[in-house]
Amino acid sequence: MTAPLLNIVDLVVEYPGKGFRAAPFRALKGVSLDIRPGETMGLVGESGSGKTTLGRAVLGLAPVSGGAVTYDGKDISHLHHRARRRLASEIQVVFQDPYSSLNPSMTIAEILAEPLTIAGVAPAEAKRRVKDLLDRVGLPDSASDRLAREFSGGQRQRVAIARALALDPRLIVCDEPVSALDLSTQARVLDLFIEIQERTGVAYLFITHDLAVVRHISHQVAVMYHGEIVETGPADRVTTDPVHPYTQKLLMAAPLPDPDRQAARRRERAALLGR
Ligand SMILES: Nc1ncnc2c1ncn2[C@@H]1O[C@H](COP(=O)(O)OP(=O)(O)OP(=O)(O)O)[C@@H](O)[C@H]1O
Repeated sequence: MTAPLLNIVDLVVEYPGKGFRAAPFRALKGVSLDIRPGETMGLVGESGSGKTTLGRAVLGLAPVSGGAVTYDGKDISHLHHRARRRLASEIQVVFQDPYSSLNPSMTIAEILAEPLTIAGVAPAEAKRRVKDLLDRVGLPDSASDRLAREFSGGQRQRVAIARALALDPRLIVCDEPVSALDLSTQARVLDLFIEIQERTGVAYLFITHDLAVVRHISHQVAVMYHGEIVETGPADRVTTDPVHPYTQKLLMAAPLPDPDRQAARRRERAALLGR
């Protein structure tokens, strides 16, 4: 079996308690997870279960107080600023809100060139790569000179994906990247994620509260509940035949488009409630 690209073992994250002498709040309580190269790990769970905290820990943005995050065989849980910056070409992020994650008054070319310039890419080469990046996410060349604020949510998310791809990362943390988009735009952006993965072999840690999304995009799924992972496994199995009662509850609450399945679900739910 291929060695994991990302290996998380017994990870503990604690946020400082609020108020004088308040106990710290343990948001991750010993989380373990592997992501292999080219694989999508869907991370689901209700609001507040710790999904974003786990993504932030991978990016070095959460206060890790126990366990380890290992990337490509190296422990990255306590890197200094410079080493973390070097890692930016390997691990990237796409956030939920394409409105606040892009500077509205920068042109698309400036937004996409920024990570390349910081990485020391010469201006002419950066220009060529910006053109290529736009092409990879299905935006026209003419987008280059326009401002981010002139674009729709779906188009902005394409720009955010292009920016994440600029340095050819091997892992992208995607934190609810389609939640702010309408349904048809969601489907197109999800397909773009899949197509990019097929072409580049990038791996995703794909955070979402939406089981339909996770089913569409993931190879593996991990289910979080109160700072712990309660179930992991292949996406097909976890989303059709879950073992843990919490995953079963999540699935029952998720709307499925197929009317037969919805009717079956209503019967199951009624049986569970003893009606
Ligand atoms: N900076 C912080 N300081 C203190 N507590 C925090 C901080 N960030 C998150 N938390 C708490 O940690 C817990 C996990 O939050 P997190 O954002 O990781 O959950 P989530 O599953 O991503 O939720 P959502 O789906 O709503 O984004 C929550 O109880 C939250 O209030």
